[in-house]
Amino acid sequence: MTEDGPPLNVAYLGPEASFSHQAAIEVFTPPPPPPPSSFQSPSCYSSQSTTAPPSRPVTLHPLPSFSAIFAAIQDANSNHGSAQSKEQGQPQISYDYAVVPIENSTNGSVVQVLDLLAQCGLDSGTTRSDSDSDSAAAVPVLYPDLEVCAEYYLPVHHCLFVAPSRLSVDATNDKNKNNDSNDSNKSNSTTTTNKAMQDPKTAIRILYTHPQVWGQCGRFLGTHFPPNVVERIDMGSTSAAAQLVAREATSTKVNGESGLSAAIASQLAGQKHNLVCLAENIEDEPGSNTTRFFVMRNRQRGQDQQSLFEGDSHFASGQSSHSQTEPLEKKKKTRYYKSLITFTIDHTRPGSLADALAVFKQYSYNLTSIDTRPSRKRNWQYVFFVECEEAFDAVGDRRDDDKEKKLRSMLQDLRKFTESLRYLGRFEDQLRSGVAHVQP
Ligand SMILES: O=C(O)C(=O)C[C@]1(C(=O)O)C=C[C@@H](O)C=C1
Repeated sequence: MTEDGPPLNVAYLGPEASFSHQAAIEVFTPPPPPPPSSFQSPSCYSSQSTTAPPSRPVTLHPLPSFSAIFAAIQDANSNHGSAQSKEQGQPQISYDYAVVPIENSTNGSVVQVLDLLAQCGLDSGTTRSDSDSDSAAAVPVLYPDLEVCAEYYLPVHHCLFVAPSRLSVDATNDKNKNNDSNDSNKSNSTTTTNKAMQDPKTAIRILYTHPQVWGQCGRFLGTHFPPNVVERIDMGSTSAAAQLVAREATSTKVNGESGLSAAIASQLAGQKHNLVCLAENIEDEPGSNTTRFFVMRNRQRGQDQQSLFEGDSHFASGQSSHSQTEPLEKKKKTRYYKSLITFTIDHTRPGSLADALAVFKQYSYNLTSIDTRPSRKRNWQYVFFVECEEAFDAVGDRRDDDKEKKLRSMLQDLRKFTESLRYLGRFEDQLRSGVAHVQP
């Protein structure tokens, strides 16, 4: 604890050095002061804690899965930590925020996170106590208190890594094989060994990474690692893949055969596990591959969190803390906001989706994205995720309570055309406000 209050606890998909970790660091860590003369950049991975924004220190916590993260934030309001951590006798952490990936510019939605978002929030117009009487079409509410409070754009670059010791082990194995083999095999094996030593990529037989990444690196993988030769194994995160490859360094065989296993992960994950980088920037769109993250929190949680319409001091309303924008300049800038809403509709009634979307138009809310996932309640029924921009008021500072009234009345009208409706949060539009790394 400091005199500024207890540390903020922030959850992300671990282990350390995942892209989610990088996003969490950038959202919750203030930019370093400008270098006086000889500047040394601080190591992100020296400890779990990061330097805090002036008001509160921040502790970042790696969790094993997206569902563990959602459960941890939902549990935050109990003030006693998660039921699971209690059972396992682990320290009981009360989480303030979580940082989760939602979509990638190349590969699209992170569907596991969308499916969890479909289980967040209360039906608009219902109270917590009657949330059990959820509409037949709605996805069950597992995380009623979760909301989205910020977004963040992180440029994502992937590297191909192997363990350094594996390189020498495989070279030695191949050499031994050559010595043992008869003359006709010998020339063949020698060619393979030479090739593997010249280009170790050719010796790779297993690739590990997070499932999102296969689609982000499709071209590189298609060229070098045909699926009939190289097995692709999904991992919980890219950093878990790097960790596994580093651990496998002690084994001499991959699936009983001599061959390398490799991970696709971030430069930082490779550094953390002392891996050898065989190729960098292997994503299909190296100049623009970007993942958008949501910052989530528990809307019931204490007085330390402010109302939806006041922004959030802990991360300056989601402003990229690494933006080089001058603070004074930033103050003068117009801030744009988006809302995230999920709903289901009566699929049997012609025009029901068009009617629902017309409400956004009527209130001048511009739709910026629409996504769908199976409702898991009835086959071929979908839950819609709609993000919309608040109408920009040219007069300038329209009061927050006016904006809130307008939003409430829009939601009321939308209810008439939907079977279930949940409001999942309001947050600053990083692209329109001009604070994201990547411009539209
Ligand atoms: O595996 C990681 O490093 C993550 O943080 C997850 C994740 C994702 O799910 O999209 C985050 C960013 C990249 O797009 C790849 C993977």
